[in-house]
Amino acid sequence: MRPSLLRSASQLLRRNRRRDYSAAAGGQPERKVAILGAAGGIGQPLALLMKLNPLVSSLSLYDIAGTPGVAADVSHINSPALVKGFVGEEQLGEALEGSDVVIIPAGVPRKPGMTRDDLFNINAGIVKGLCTAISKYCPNALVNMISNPVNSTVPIAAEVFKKAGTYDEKKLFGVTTLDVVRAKTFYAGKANVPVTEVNVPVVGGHAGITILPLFSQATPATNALCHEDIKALTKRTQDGGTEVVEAKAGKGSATLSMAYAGAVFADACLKGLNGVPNVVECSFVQSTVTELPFFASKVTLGKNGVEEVHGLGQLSDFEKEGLENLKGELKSSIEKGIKFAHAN
Ligand SMILES: NC(=O)C1=CN([C@@H]2O[C@H](COP(=O)(O)OP(=O)(O)OC[C@H]3O[C@@H](n4cnc5c(N)ncnc54)[C@H](O)[C@@H]3O)[C@@H](O)[C@H]2O)C=CC1
Ligand SMILES: O=C([O-])CC(=O)C(=O)O
Repeated sequence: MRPSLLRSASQLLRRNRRRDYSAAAGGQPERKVAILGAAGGIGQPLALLMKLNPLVSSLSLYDIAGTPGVAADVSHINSPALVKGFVGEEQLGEALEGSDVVIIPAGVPRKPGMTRDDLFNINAGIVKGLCTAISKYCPNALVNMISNPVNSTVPIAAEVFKKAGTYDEKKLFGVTTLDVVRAKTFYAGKANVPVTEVNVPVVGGHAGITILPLFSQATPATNALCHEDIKALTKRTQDGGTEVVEAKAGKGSATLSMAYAGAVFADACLKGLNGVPNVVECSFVQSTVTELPFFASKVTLGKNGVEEVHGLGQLSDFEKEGLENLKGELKSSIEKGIKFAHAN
């Protein structure tokens, strides 16, 4: 081949490669996502799902052990996100630096007979340490808190960030998406409507009776369900986590459905950051919807995180009663988190 032809062929090849790359990235801004606890039951499938997300350009997988293997494995998938594994506290800073979204599924899961609050003693300290690092290395990131008890770990994170002077209430989220995922699935099954079309807001918190699904606002609406059906659906949604803990019989709690839910919520955060309009998900955030300082309700996600915290809308009498009943427990879980952060 003539040298000039060779030159133009290689130029064309380079141009095409560039075009392929920007097409693969969808012309979106570069986004770095970090997963803390990435080698765990939730962390691994969540890493897989985030690697498949075209909005992610860099995926940082951090854990106290096991991440080199997970990262090597996930990195072979031919999607655009560049994957790196980080292990041990000395690599935490590098794992976090430049992150747009940090997802935290680090900590111990429940065994049968335990409540989420029984995890507090171990997980509170883990979350506090990780949030201290976030405030240092990526203070502007959106934080998606999965570690339980969410009703306390989110207030702990807020206090850590306040102490560091980096708190922005628009950027801290308790991930309650799994409650919504369950409510949708159970409602669709009972009302016999297509599950992919179902929407159900779930408000309150993320433990037992603090989980309040609003089936009166479920769409598509149905008159096929009686009050007893709604009561049973509510209870099943509230006990969804325990249902999985018992079925796993000592081998942990929900991991696959949680990874799915975590990926849905992180994707919504990324879309909001990228300026996609009308991105709405339920989340446990700083709130004035009730007298409690944190509360889960529908939230619009935007370029700076929370754009709007939505009110509760019209509630049925059953839901109004559920709302009053949950406030005591939610209040004390929030206070427990705040107290821990101040004392430690
Ligand atoms: N928000 C929600 O809806 C849900 C929350 N969860 C919670 O998520 C958490 C994780 O659950 P699984 O993944 O099943 O547990 P797991 O035990 O399988 O994984 C947890 C991972 O965290 C890591 N880890 C521990 N300390 C760490 C630290 N200081 N820094 C980084 N990583 C650390 C462990 O090495 C482990 O790989 C639990 O607290 C569980 O209760 C679980 C399901 C749903
Ligand atoms: O139930 C648990 O311990 C884990 C969890 O939060 C859930 O599955 O909703």
